[in-house]
Amino acid sequence: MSVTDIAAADLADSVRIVRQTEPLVQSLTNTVTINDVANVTLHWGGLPVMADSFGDAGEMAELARAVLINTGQVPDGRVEAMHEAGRKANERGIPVVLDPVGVGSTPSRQAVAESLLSDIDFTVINGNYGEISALAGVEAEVKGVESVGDYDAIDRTAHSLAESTDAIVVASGIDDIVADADGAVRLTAGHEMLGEVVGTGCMLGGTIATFCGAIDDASTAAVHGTLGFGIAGERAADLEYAGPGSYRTNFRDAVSGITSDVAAALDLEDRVETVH
Ligand SMILES: Nc1ncnc2c1ncn2[C@@H]1O[C@H](COP(=O)(O)OP(=O)(O)O)[C@@H](O)[C@H]1O
Ligand SMILES: Cc1ncsc1CCOP(=O)(O)O
Ligand SMILES: [Mg+2]
Repeated sequence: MSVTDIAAADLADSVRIVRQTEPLVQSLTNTVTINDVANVTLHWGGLPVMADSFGDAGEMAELARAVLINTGQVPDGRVEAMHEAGRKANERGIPVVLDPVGVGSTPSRQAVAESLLSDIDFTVINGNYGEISALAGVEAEVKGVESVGDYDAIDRTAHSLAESTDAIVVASGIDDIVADADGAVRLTAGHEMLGEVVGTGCMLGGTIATFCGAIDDASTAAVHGTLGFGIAGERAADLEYAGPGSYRTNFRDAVSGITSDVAAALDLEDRVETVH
């Protein structure tokens, strides 16, 4: 993995670049968490647009700085629009992020993801351990959109998917693995309440797409976006909350509260470990 260490000043630089660039981030995503994805994009400093109909999706991809494709729901028209936007993004050389939500659960969803992978060069693929394992072709259990089962070799699995797709792979769970063709790192950040709220994986995809839309080096964008997301999860838990509902609101506030100055003052010791 090209990024093996993170200084607070580096994370602060990334946060500042995202907030100054205000990248237009186009998401083709599910209707369950679409509002969360739009808001988290905005709270990091991006400009969200959820253009997901055929025609409009390709035209928007002419303007966007990054495109996010999330397979949480795969109605016919939206899947065609995903191909259209992804191809346009490739043509323009802008980053495309895939969140293979629910892959490993049904054959139809697996087929959608495989057809997207064969048509589009993805810059980053982010999914939970089960989805990443299913996409990599190793044993996986995904119940709906939930990763179940044990994934002891997730670092190697993420690395092999990174090698076969030439994408950066983010496998999310209690710890997050970020892998590229050279190897993998484990990021230790986050809070158990993130697992109690629907849509945190989708919001992680929105975060990574936003960082990719502003930061030239995709490995840096994926690592810093994923670490920043986990730290926002921790800071959300430092605020008062009564349960998952108010934690979700806190999380949004925590994301918007991570300014470049706040990031520069973080202690990032022991957050990153090379694992493969
Ligand atoms: N128990 C947990 N402890 C710390 N972070 C968590 C926990 N559960 C989820 N997260 C974080 O929430 C985000 C979404 O991960 P995950 O729950 O695996 O995705 P999904 O919602 O797609 O299943 C990631 O940043 C992950 O690190
Ligand atoms: C519940 C659900 N059903 C289809 S998409 C979706 C949201 C999944 O969100 P996440 O992957 O972030 O848990
Ligand atoms: Mg998910």
